[in-house]
Amino acid sequence: MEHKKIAFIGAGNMVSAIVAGLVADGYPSDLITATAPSPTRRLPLEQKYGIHTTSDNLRAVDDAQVVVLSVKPQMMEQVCEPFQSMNLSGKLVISIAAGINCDRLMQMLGQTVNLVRVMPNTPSQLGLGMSGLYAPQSVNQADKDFAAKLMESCGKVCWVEQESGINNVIAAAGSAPAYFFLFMEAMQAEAIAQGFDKPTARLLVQQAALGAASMVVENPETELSTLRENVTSKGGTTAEALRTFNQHQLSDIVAKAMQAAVARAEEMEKLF
Ligand SMILES: NC(=O)C1=CN([C@@H]2O[C@H](COP(=O)(O)OP(=O)(O)OC[C@H]3O[C@@H](n4cnc5c(N)ncnc54)[C@H](OP(=O)(O)O)[C@@H]3O)[C@@H](O)[C@H]2O)C=CC1
Ligand SMILES: O=C(O)[C@@H]1CCC=N1
Repeated sequence: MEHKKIAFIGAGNMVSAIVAGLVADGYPSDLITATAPSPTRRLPLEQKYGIHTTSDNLRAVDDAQVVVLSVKPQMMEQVCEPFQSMNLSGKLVISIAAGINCDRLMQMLGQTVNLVRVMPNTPSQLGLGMSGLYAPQSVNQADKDFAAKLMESCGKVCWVEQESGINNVIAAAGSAPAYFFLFMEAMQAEAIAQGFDKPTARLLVQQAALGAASMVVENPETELSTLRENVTSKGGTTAEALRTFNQHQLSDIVAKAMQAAVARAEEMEKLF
């Protein structure tokens, strides 16, 4: 992979995760700059990963070959406004923002740019990320390849044919770590209620979750339903737990939550 100079505009949770994954995968930290107004966000990135940081967005963008727009959607317009006076035509622009589509981003930038949308998630920090990518027809293959290789440095990637697919990636992967954290929080709380101390409750839950996810990854030819059935001894404890989940329509709850994520992304596209 050709290593290019990258400027992350915004140095928050998602950028910290991506930078951690990139540097761990050997991306030269000297080629990475992240910007943020406050030193409290910037300094840990310098200290932990050896990257450059600055509060000067214009300078960072000017110096970079690749610009990753990484601020919150509600900040994007005001952050992009100063870039309208720059010529971004020779750069690759990546946006990781939810709820802001390519047309709107180019309007905010005041120019047509080589733009790839990337929808990552925070396990990128460990090289276990899942990113969905979308690029308009006009983007050349070299830029698409670089964007994919960049995100493959911190996890797996998939392309979506239609830009609307990015919203479905958000529902299935971008926001998904929080779904699993919520489920594990509930399990941990009940394990504590059943008598375990918090560290033991957390160990039980996290190891069971890690084990289950790893079994899914290690058995790609096996249906998820089969993996579930292999745990469910006839008339046993698991069957009773699953019966309770189904009695309370767990699958419907999951579907409604994922649909709500898509609906919010679509709503944001009208807001920002
Ligand atoms: N968190 C996640 O799991 C995911 C997030 N995303 C997307 O990533 C983007 C960032 O989200 P997230 O990391 O969670 O948000 P955070 O709030 O953690 O980070 C936002 C960053 O933007 C910085 N910022 C604010 N104003 C400016 C400015 N004028 N110039 C430069 N930087 C600025 C903030 O700095 P300061 O704190 O100093 O104000 C902060 O470092 C969003 O668009 C989100 O949709 C996409 C997928 C997953
Ligand atoms: O919650 C959000 O809007 C961002 C995008 C996907 C995950 N976090």
